[in-house]
Amino acid sequence: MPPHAVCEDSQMPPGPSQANGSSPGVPTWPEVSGASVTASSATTQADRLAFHVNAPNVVYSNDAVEAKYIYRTTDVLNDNGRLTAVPKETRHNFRTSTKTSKLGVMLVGWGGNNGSTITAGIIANRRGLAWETRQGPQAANYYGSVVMSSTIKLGTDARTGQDVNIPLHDLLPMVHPNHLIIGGWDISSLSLAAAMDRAQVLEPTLKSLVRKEMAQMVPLPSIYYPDFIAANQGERVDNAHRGSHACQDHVELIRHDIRNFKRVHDLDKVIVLWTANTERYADVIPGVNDTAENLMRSIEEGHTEIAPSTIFAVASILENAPFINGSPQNTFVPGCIQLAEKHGAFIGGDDFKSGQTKMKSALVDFLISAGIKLTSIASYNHLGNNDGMNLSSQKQFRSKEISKSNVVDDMVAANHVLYKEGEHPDHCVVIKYVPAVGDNKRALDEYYAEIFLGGHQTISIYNVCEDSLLASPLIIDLVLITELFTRIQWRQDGEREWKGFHSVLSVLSYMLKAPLTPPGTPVVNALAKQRSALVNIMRACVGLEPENDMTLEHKLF
Ligand SMILES: NC(=O)c1ccc[n+]([C@@H]2O[C@H](COP(=O)([O-])OP(=O)(O)OC[C@H]3O[C@@H](n4cnc5c(N)ncnc54)[C@H](O)[C@@H]3O)[C@@H](O)[C@H]2O)c1
Ligand SMILES: O=P([O-])([O-])O[C@@H]1[C@@H](O)[C@H](O)[C@@H](O)[C@H](O)[C@@H]1O
Repeated sequence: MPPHAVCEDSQMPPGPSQANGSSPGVPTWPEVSGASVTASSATTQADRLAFHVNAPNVVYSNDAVEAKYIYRTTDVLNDNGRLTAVPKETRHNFRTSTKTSKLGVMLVGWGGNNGSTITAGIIANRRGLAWETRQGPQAANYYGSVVMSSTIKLGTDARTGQDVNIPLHDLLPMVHPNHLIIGGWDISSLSLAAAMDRAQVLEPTLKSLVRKEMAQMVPLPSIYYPDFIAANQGERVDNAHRGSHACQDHVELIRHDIRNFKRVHDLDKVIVLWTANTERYADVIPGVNDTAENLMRSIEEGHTEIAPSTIFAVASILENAPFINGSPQNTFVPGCIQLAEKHGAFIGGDDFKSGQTKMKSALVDFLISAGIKLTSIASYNHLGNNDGMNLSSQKQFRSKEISKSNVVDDMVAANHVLYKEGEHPDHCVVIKYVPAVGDNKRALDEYYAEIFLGGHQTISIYNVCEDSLLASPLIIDLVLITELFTRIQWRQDGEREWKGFHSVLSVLSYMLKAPLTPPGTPVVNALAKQRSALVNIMRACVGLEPENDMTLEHKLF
């Protein structure tokens, strides 16, 4: 495909300003006592730690915790089918800064259902709001966030032997979502208050309590390439930079926005997260987007096959702002991944895992690991929000179909007792746009399996998912975990240089349908394994062994 002319719009916007003097998309968050004070400036090391590890392999300094960790794995030698298992030890050192960042989050698609919902949710929590509902008063909470509302087993009480469980958020110092500064972009110019109304997700009583603050928040103009999202989205576009092809100016505009947001709010870090519409897949074309160099040249030349999400990812990488993709499209073409690796910038994705697929990744793991041969999965859903309208277009649906379909692959491939090489269950994914149900997506699933002696088991699920109320807490988890991993360094015994985790943060997989992993590494979709990996890596950072649930202390006595 020939490159096209450089985009027409070469004007860097003047310093955007609004009547109240604030910059659009840069909210003037009212100072809430303590809310804008970061943990690092107001607390000591001891305040920042929920517990202390008393062990020779763990050392605390005034702003970090260092742990020596023996990573125990098992090598398997295969000699013509004769397997030999060889225990292996790798001695790692982890160093985690305990000073959390003053963190900004810039959402692409801020004016959408998820963006407006998470913004209202953080305001409601930060102000400790409660609002009237038909069932009575409802207080703000962070339910559905694995970081804020789940617990992990720290150990067992030395005296009683009972489990001691703590909030996952306390395993290592993490940013509190109440302290997040949120901004972002949208191709629709609606304020967050109007966007909240358009979304039709939140109770009117809650909306009335946050409306004033939300009305001050206006998304920055964004980048709109019509070919990448459904044509039915065109009617909401009134807030886009000119130019309908990728071009260097668009990258520079986004980079400017990120720097400006960071400066205006005096932030330590900014994380950019895509919660805009699902785009069609971009063709991966040798010479265009297959390497970092080719991608950057294609952007300079205004190539039409570079998606807006990839423009945002490139701009974020160049600003060393982690970029997370909450949608299913292949934002991270090979050249984009290579660019992130080259700059040591973090990326993560793809596609929030919120309802039907989250259930699937747990249920399929249970069935197959129980030795039950799943032979078909029929996943149907209908929804009536704007996401559903965008997905009613075949090219955008195809992106979602891919991310919703691959979630069983690792579990099937791991069981060659049930499945021969290349054998897998029938799996169909259907999504229909039904405006009447709005954001309250209906997910209907049938799981059909072979059991003992030719029997069958049929599991039918009817799952009403309030889509945005399920997905929005995942934005918090993705952002808080990413910020934590920007503070973790590692090195093996004997090495001098401290390094960060690989640019592709596969540790985010628990929140994502189609986990992006470092090139050449396996994808794990089993939900329990994903959570276990995250928790045990965090345990290793404070020198604790993985939680293995053996509880031998209750079996050998
Ligand atoms: N349960 C869920 O809600 C869920 C789960 C998994 C994935 N997702 C994905 O998250 C994304 C957002 O979902 P939603 O329900 O908030 O959708 P939405 O349609 O309500 O919001 C998307 C927003 O993005 C904006 N937008 C589109 N293109 C843009 C661009 N180039 N730059 C800036 N803004 C742009 C739109 O104007 C809209 O305001 C979708 O891709 C969806 O597939 C949602
Ligand atoms: O996460 P999940 O519930 O399996 O998948 C959802 C789909 O069922 C839904 O149709 C789509 O609109 C959401 O974006 C989300 O992807």
